[in-house]
Order: sequence, then C-alpha cells, then structure tokens
Amino acid sequence: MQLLSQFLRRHDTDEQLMDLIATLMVACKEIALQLREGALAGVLGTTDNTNVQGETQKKLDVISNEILKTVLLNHSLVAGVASEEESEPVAGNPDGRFLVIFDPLDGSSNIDINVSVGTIFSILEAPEGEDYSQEHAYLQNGRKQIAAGYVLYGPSAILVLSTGKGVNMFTLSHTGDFLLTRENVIIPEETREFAINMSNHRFWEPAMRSYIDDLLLGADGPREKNYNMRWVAAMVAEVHRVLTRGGIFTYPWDSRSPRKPGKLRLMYEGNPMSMLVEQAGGLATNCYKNVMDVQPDDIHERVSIALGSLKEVETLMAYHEREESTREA
Ligand SMILES: O=P(O)(O)OC[C@H]1O[C@](O)(COP(=O)(O)O)[C@@H](O)[C@@H]1O
Ligand SMILES: [Mg+2]
Ligand SMILES: [Mg+2]
Repeated sequence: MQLLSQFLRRHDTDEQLMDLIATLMVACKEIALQLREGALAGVLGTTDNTNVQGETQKKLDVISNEILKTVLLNHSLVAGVASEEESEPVAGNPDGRFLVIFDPLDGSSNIDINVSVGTIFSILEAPEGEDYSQEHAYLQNGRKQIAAGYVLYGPSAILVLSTGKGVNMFTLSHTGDFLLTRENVIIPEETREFAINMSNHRFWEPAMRSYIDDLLLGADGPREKNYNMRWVAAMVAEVHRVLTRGGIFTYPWDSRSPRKPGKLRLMYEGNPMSMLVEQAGGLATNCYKNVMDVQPDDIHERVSIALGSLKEVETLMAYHEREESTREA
C-alpha cells in the first residue's frame, strides 16, 4: 500500500505543499491520540469559554486548536492561520508561502457521546505584502484553494485530500502512517439518501420545504422513488458518507437567525468540503450558486450549504429557481 508521501510524489505534487500536508498530519495524529484517550485523559466536557460565534467551547475544541496552531506556526512555510476557535487570524512567518484555515474539531457536540468528529482544512497561497494577522489576506474565494481536506476520527482515522487533481483517501495505520485506501473518489450522480436536520422544517424557505416534502412522499410522490435519511450532526461525517456512497447533505438558511446566510461557516467548512465534492464530480451550492464562487467578507462568514450527488443537488436548485421566479412574477 502506498504511503501518503509516495502517492503525492508520484502525482507530481509541489514539494512545499507536500511538506505542509505532512506537517498538518503530525497535528492530526496528535488530535487522534487525544480523542482516543478521551475520558482517560480528562479531556471530555466543556470549558467556561465561548468562541467568537458565541458557542461554548469543548475542551477538545481548544486542545485541537492549540495543537494545530503550535505545529503549523512553527513551520517556516506557514505565513498565518485562521481558525473557528480564534477571533482573528494568527500570523506566522512573514515570508511563509501558505495560509491555513481550519475547523480544528468539527461536530464537537459528538465528542461526549463518542461519535465521529473531524478536522477540516483549507490551504491558500499567502498574497505578498499583506499583514497575516489581518483577515484581508485570507478573504479569497474557494476557487483559490490549492488544497483542501479533512481527517475524520471515526472507527478509523481517515485523511480525505484534494490538491486539485481528484480526491483520495488515506487510512491511519497502527504504525502512524497514512496509507492510500481509496483512489480517485467519484460521487454517484444519483441517490436515494438525504441528510438534513428535520427538526428545523418549519424554519426553512418554502422551496426547501417542498423539496424535502417531495422526498418524504417517496415512490408515491413526484420523485417516484423511496429515500432514506441520515443525520450524524457532524458535517465531516456526512460529507464522508456522500463521498463514499453518494447522497445529498444540506444545512440551509432558516428563519431562526434570518440575517445569517446559514449555520455552517464558509471559509473552514463550506469551501474545503465544496472543493472535495466538486473534485469528486459532485455539486456544492448555497441553493442558488456554487459555494466556491461566494466572495467572503469575513473569516467567520456563514453560508447555506447543499452538496453531494450532482443530479440530486441540481433538482434541489431547480426547486429554488422555480420559487424565485414565482416570487418575481
Ligand atoms: O446540531 P445541528 O443544528 O444539527 O448542527 C449540526 C452541524 O453543526 C456542526 O457540528 C458545526 O460544526 P462545529 O462542531 O465545528 O461547530 C456541523 O458539523 C453539523 O453539520
Ligand atoms: Mg464545524
Ligand atoms: Mg469546530
């Protein structure tokens, strides 16, 4: 089986990018170790702090963030980092080449019940002559990502990575190596599986409500087939399922916070996951346009997300287009 480094070298990956990915994996392996120890190491439960989004931080949110920050900021190629758990970006080497944006622990409400969580990351080139402690340098749209991925900490720890040449999966072995276990991932175009938090049904836009209502009608409704539903409450696990066997995952805008475009964050959830999904032949939208074409104004900006099997996501978009044209008529 191929080591991550061998695979990247065979695919002519830029040497410095390879070096950065290897460094990121040093941090993710340490996070995996902390998660495995869990209650034994006293790292479960919450802290007394809230992050910039007003969410209570879990101990492991803070620990994972510190691990990533320490490892990355000690690397000469890293000009700066931005994180879900940091209100402002943190500058690294002013001559560094890369910016790394991350969600240190996604799905952290799952930690205390021992269900899957993950680390999501997005890598950008650092524009020259900028102050890397200011968010301006980081506010690049998703198309500018030179690599993106996640490490899912589930029954196995799995790195899912794209450097813009498809999507590949690497499983962490007992020897501490990431080994290639799935090459050139392609998401099936059609699906019978959807993922949405149904408890928010009454808060959605009419287009989203009627799309989901039609899925629930199954073979008796306009979609003429029965659908199954899943909800892990960790985007990283939902995207992994979609990449593995297809499906649609959506966390749409809802009227609980009408002024926010959605719940999930554009720069460290939406963009990296959208790059993986598009690189695997799927589609990732905010129900109206591709997520990676949204120009960010804020490092912690939110976005509505619908991603997965191409034809299913296109169908969902068609419901929104119809609704929009009725509104305008
Ligand atoms: O609890 P809800 O509303 O279903 O939200 C679940 C969503 O929230 C998230 O957990 C947010 O991520 P964080 O844990 O990094 O804040 C997503 O991974 C997931 O899709
Ligand atoms: Mg998250
Ligand atoms: Mg998080």
